[in-house]
Amino acid sequence: MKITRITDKKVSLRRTIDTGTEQQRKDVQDIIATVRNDGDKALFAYTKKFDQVSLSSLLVTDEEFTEAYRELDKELVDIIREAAANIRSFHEKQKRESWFSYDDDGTMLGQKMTPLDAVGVYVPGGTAAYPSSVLMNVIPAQVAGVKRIVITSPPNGKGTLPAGVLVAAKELGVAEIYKVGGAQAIAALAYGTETIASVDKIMGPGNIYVALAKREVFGIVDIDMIAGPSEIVVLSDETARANEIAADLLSQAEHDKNSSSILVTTSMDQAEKVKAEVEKQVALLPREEIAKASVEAYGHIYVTDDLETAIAVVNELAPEHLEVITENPLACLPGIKHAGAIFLGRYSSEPIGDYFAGPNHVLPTNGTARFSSPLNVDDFMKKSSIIQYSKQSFEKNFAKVAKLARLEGLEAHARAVEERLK
Ligand SMILES: NC(=O)c1ccc[n+]([C@@H]2O[C@H](COP(=O)([O-])OP(=O)(O)OC[C@H]3O[C@@H](n4cnc5c(N)ncnc54)[C@H](O)[C@@H]3O)[C@@H](O)[C@H]2O)c1
Ligand SMILES: N[C@H](CO)Cc1c[nH]c[nH+]1
Ligand SMILES: [Zn+2]
Repeated sequence: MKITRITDKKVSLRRTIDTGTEQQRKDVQDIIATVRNDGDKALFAYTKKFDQVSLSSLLVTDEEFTEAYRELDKELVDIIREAAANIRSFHEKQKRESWFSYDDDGTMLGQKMTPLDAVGVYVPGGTAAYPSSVLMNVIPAQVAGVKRIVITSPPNGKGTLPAGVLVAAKELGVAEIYKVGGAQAIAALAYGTETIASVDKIMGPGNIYVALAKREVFGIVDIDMIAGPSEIVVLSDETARANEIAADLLSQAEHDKNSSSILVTTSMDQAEKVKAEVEKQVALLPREEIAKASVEAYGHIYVTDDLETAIAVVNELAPEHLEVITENPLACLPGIKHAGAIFLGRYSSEPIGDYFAGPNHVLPTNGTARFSSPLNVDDFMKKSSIIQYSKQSFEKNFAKVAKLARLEGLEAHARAVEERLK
């Protein structure tokens, strides 16, 4: 890990987003077109080609759920339940209600909140099939009031899905789970097939084929953010412990070789200790190769003269996750403007948020915390504006409307309001 002493805040963690090759874009367009034409037949064929399994049905069966519960430790099921309760309780506080306002002249204005009818959650295959991401995507949708929630995920070699994913989904009451992945799953969710009815919004991360397919179908359906590799920034002063900082940095480095782990500290002595700790701890991880590559490519330690400069550096980085491990973390909070999730103090290690505390772990990456927010209940709702004018409010205002319409050269608009006078 490189250590740099800095006096200004000119740093960035922006990484180039993989936008795929020409060939990959073409492949994805072909897959989408084939699914639109051939429906389920195409889904079975692509599953055989890309996931090397021949399925007899796309929908997860009751036997598969039963087997998943048999496979998973009972204690883990209880922990999933407790995490789900925490996540639900946090998101319930986010829910916005419709509102209406009334004026003395009889005008009624308002905003009606309506949940989306149907959403699809993509759960990636392989080691990235995180049960925690099932909770984080499904629970806000349920709190919003979405009636139909569908999960799709590529089947493993045994032709089923990981037990943790199935148990997490079942615990939330989601039973419509299809064993299909990649661009073909996204096409099915957007356009529908004989078995899979289309949805209105598609959530969840995936590989380049999934990301490109989501971009392709955007407009036919809505999509969530395109999440980049995980990021963590630790802001510390000399009071923090090097071994704990190193462990937290590595927690995100193990996600992906493109993840980034950055320390911004006021102490050079601590910076050197953290660097040594990272080197020591990384060698003990089962995912050593990934974590090492990530730390080498995107790990960095910045040392500043004071906390004020350190906070300015953090705002410039606008990280997905920020840990504040200083003598008084709460005192730093007013100065922090840009971060997806802010973890305060030594006991708020980042994985607490990934799994359990309640806030969502789907967060803005790549500096987008400057303008976007964690996944939340609003992402599953939409607003309609309500306008009701009375005769009195109409008579007071119609001439102003007609004048504005004629300023824009829109005569029919002006006449529409004037027609009511006849
Ligand atoms: N940002 C996040 O929060 C986050 C979280 C978890 C996972 N991820 C990402 O999810 C991804 C998981 O990748 P994965 O591949 O294991 O699972 P995946 O589910 O994203 O993709 C698997 C599918 O890719 C398709 N595919 C594979 N090769 C193909 C080809 N040559 N042509 C067309 N389609 C092809 C197949 O249909 C297969 O079913 C990783 O890139 C990981 O970084 C991101
Ligand atoms: N830290 C990831 C988001 O950046 C989420 C996650 C899932 N499982 C473990 N972590
Ligand atoms: Zn994580």
